[in-house]
Amino acid sequence: MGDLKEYRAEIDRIDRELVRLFEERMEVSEQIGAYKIENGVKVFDKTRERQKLDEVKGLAHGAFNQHGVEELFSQLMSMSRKKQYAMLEKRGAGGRLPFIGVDRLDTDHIRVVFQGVEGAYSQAAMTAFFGEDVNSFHVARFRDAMEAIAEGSADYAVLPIENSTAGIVADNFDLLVDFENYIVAEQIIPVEHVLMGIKDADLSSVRIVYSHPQALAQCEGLFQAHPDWKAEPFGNTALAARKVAQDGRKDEAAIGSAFAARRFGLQVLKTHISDEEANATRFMIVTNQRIFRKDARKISICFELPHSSGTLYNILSHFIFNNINMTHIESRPIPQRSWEYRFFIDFEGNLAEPSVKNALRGIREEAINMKILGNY
Ligand SMILES: C=C(O[C@@H]1C=C(C(=O)O)C=C[C@H]1O)C(=O)O
Repeated sequence: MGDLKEYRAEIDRIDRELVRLFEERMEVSEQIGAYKIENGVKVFDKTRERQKLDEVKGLAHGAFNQHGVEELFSQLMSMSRKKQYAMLEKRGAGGRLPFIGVDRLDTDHIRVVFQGVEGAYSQAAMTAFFGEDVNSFHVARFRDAMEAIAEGSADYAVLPIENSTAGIVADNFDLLVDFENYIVAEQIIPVEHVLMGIKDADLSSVRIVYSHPQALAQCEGLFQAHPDWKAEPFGNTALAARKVAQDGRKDEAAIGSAFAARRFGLQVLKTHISDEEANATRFMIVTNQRIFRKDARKISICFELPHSSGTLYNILSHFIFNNINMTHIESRPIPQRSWEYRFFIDFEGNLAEPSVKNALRGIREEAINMKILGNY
């Protein structure tokens, strides 16, 4: 056995050599970067990298070292690509992003579409964002709302994207891929159930309570406290509220939002009726223009990746390298392509920032079908 100090001195010597070689390699990579800018050659050369990895692996001895060398060189090459992307941005050769920065969203003379019925949480989100007097209409399906903006019958659509307890609204993620529509803002609405009835009703007159099955399930405690009440499942909370308003009976009540109660002229009989703490739903405001507010702080993108080792890791390295904070990641299967996934990522930043442009450039080149869904 030798001496630990001596071993470490040996390691230090080798590392100094490695750093020297790394820097030498990066210098050549910079020259290649300059050549690529001059000649309009793409930064990422997959074939060359694959050959390189096979070659260096072949130089190493034993499975462990071969694997190690492969990982090491993947990182080295990724670093040299990042250097080249940074050079591109710096020389203004990074290309323009097809998004235009605006000071504020145009909300004059607009028409807004929301999915669902009168009194729905989507409508509550819409009025919270655009104001009570907004000119609006509603459609039955999320897809109809996307189509309405795509074809221009509406300027903006309001669609739920995520609930704090139930998770994402997967259909709307997929629709962002199908349509050339972009997120320009978001609005968070607390989902707080109330019990509502007609003007003359009170807690002692109620016998039957209508609501969406999920809402009924969320208020079990209420029914335990009132064993003589019957819970009656209904299409959704807004329709239940409307039914109670239309029937005009004291023995009927509905569970839904305070917004729906207001909308249908009902009286709130009891608040805070959910068993759990109130949750919230995040809605996106979508339009057919590629615009972003200059003060926007969050970006959503999506891209596809083959289901093979290290692909996601490599893409995410662009965030780490550019010091970008990722706030959400979601994966969805790609229809008709078994075991391939589309990833949806939210991160902090603005499309005008160099670090963001740099990361997006890398991801665009290295992932499949990268799409910027919006900056808001
Ligand atoms: C340096 C180059 O750019 C990239 C980085 C590579 C590397 O570091 O070896 C190889 C291929 C390219 O993806 C090059 O094209 O040779």
